[in-house]
Amino acid sequence: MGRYLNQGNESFEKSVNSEIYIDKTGLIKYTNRVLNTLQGYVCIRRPDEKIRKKVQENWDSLAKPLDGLGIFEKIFTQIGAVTGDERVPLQKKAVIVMCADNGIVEEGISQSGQEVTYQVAESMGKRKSSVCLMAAQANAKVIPIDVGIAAEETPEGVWNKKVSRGTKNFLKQPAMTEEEALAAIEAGIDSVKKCKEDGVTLLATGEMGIGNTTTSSAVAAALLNCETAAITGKGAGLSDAGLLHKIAVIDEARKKYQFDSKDVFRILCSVGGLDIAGLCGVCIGGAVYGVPVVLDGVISAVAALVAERLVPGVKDFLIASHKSREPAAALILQELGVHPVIDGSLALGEGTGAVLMFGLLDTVHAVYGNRTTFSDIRVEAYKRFTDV
Ligand SMILES: O=C(O)c1ccc[n+]([C@@H]2O[C@H](COP(=O)([O-])O)[C@@H](O)[C@H]2O)c1
Ligand SMILES: Cc1cc2nc[nH]c2cc1C
Repeated sequence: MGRYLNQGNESFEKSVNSEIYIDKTGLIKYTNRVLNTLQGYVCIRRPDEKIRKKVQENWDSLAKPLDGLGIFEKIFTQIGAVTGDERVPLQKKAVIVMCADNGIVEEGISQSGQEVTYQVAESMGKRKSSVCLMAAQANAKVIPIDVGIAAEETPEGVWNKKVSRGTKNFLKQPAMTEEEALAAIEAGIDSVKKCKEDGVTLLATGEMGIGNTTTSSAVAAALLNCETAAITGKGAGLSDAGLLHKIAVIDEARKKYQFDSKDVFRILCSVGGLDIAGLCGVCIGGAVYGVPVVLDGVISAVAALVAERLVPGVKDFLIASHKSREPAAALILQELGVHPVIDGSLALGEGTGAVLMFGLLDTVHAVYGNRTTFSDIRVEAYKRFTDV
């Protein structure tokens, strides 16, 4: 990123996509062409390093080997730092599921037709889809949002934030206009605001949209500037021949648009989807409102990368749940520097992997919150050696 300059009382940093202001209270304010249109600027409070350290000290006082709970200990320090709460608040959880259709489906890149998006969203509205059944076990709320289902109606039980009835076929024209993408990002930020007001302390991302593994691969390939074939998978179940066709469609689009990997917003508008844009907004919203966001699969990972490229620093608020079977996911998570905990070859979407992670985090919290310390069992505490 760029350099810091002093502008009156504020330090000032410029990067490719953003202008970043850090005010005296430690708030980071972002403004750029995209976010200006949204709300002038986006403020992000930096993670509290004192609380990060305190949470680690709390772990180290518990009767167990140092770092015994591995990556979970790190995730707890992260949640403490970004919420500013050393108790690591996990008590109220919700998964925001962005539902939208993709015009590119008419090129035959998925096994299903786009009517399936509505049908699964309808089942979600009745709290019967896979993520709803898992969320009921994990004591989490499901918030399905219609950000662009290709139907006049929004299914009952689904929040209506429809920007359009699906995107355009990106081989013929850009999937979305700038205004549409911005409206979807705003819907995502707004949904986090509502969750925050409702007392939600931990969020997850989910989505439903036939064809969205094609849009995800197209955005990922352009942002990471890598071979389409290396990061494209079979989505919800393509044949080998179907996969080759999907790769060819994405390659044709890349040839048509000639992307510069730095032109993040153009990439999103041209070959992305309303669900990806909405989830990008959820990631940005998590950072703005100080609510950590657990990412689900490949579509969520792409949205997170778009968010981080538009608003550097968002990644501090993100937690990876699993390494999707779609090959793009692992590469994106690596690029973001977030480590997936579950390697279970999941490829369901809807937020299911993230909700699995909710359960794991709650189980680990039983150890953190109940605090059986070294002194409780009359054992001398382990020391941390820097040379180990
Ligand atoms: O989360 C993932 O990594 C994931 C991987 C493969 C498929 N999906 C789900 O399957 C649907 C997209 O698959 P497709 O083949 O139509 O692109 C969409 O509704 C996603 O929720 C999700
Ligand atoms: C039934 C069905 C459910 C899904 N959930 C997420 N993607 C999906 C795709 C299909 C086809």
